[in-house]
Amino acid sequence: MKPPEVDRVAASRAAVAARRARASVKNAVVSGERSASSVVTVGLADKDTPEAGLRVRELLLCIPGLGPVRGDKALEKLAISPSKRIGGLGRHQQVKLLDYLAVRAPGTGYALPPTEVSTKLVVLAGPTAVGKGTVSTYIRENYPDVQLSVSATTRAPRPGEVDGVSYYFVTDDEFDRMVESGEFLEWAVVHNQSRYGTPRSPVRRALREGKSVLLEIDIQGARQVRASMPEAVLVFLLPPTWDELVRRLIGRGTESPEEQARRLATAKVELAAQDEFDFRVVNNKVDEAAREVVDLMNIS
Ligand SMILES: Nc1ncnc2c1ncn2[C@@H]1O[C@H](COP(=O)(O)OP(=O)(O)OP(=O)(O)O)[C@@H](O)[C@H]1O
Ligand SMILES: Nc1nc2c(ncn2[C@@H]2O[C@H](COP(=O)(O)O)[C@@H](O)[C@H]2O)c(=O)[nH]1
Repeated sequence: MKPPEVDRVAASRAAVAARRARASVKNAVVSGERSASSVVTVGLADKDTPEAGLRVRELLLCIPGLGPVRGDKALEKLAISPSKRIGGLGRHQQVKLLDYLAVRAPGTGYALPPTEVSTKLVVLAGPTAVGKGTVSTYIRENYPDVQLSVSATTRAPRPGEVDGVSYYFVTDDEFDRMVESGEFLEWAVVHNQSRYGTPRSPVRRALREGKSVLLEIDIQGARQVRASMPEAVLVFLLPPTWDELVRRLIGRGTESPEEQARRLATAKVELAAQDEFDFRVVNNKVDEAAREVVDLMNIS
């Protein structure tokens, strides 16, 4: 009999293959003048193009595999009226629609390669001190094909953290401005303390270029990404044991005892949410955990 670890990895791979197959069917490229590609390439924001007069519903129905029922559901989810025309979309509606098209409409200016949609965007979440940052850094250093998203945060830098690499360290006012102008793909108050957010445009740009993108964010953020980009793969990083998690948090030595207690309280809530995720990876050894995460992407 195979050891359970091997079975788990095999099951993960089978599930990814199934997701990929579903995505590639959904995104099969069609030809013809009403294909999604003929409609969207000009850019949704440009009100002077002929496409501006097209209804969003008509645009969605051009996407292969998206019939009227699913198209209307998508519109409901995007909070866009079926009668709305592309040229009449507000900024937030445009942004949401572009995110949607980025994963659903291959061959457009916003598209991903048709067969690699489902595993291009991977979200890595998990409780405090489980090693998300360590595993992500290992991936950045050893798998250059994976683009790591750099978050913005209102928390102060820790010793050794570099602005623009670890995070973009911003003031509360700057964070407010970014929220207001819709610059975040997702954002959240984490550990009831500071705000953290994923800048939207680098993620979208990388996906458009066909790159794999890794977001290392908290569970609230993971839920938001799932809601707006359902093709994203959500991975939950687990500690070998609770005691080891506590050891790692204390051993890191970057938080006060009060902050450690706050983070451990959040960790209990977060661990209870692990079933919402597509995959669970135990961080015993950093290189092995990193490999397991990268294996979920379509790269070597
Ligand atoms: N596989 C591992 N084995 C032993 N120690 C580890 C392992 N992975 C990470 N660590 C250590 O655990 C501590 C916490 O790791 P890290 O800062 O990466 O966690 P994190 O999940 O990003 O935490 P947070 O959510 O609080 O930012 C660090 O001191 C790190 O060196
Ligand atoms: N929702 C988001 N959560 C994020 C983002 N960037 C990081 N995080 C999470 O915050 C906590 C705390 O991080 P720390 O660096 O202060 O220890 C951790 O769980 C990160 O994953 C983000 O952009 N959005």
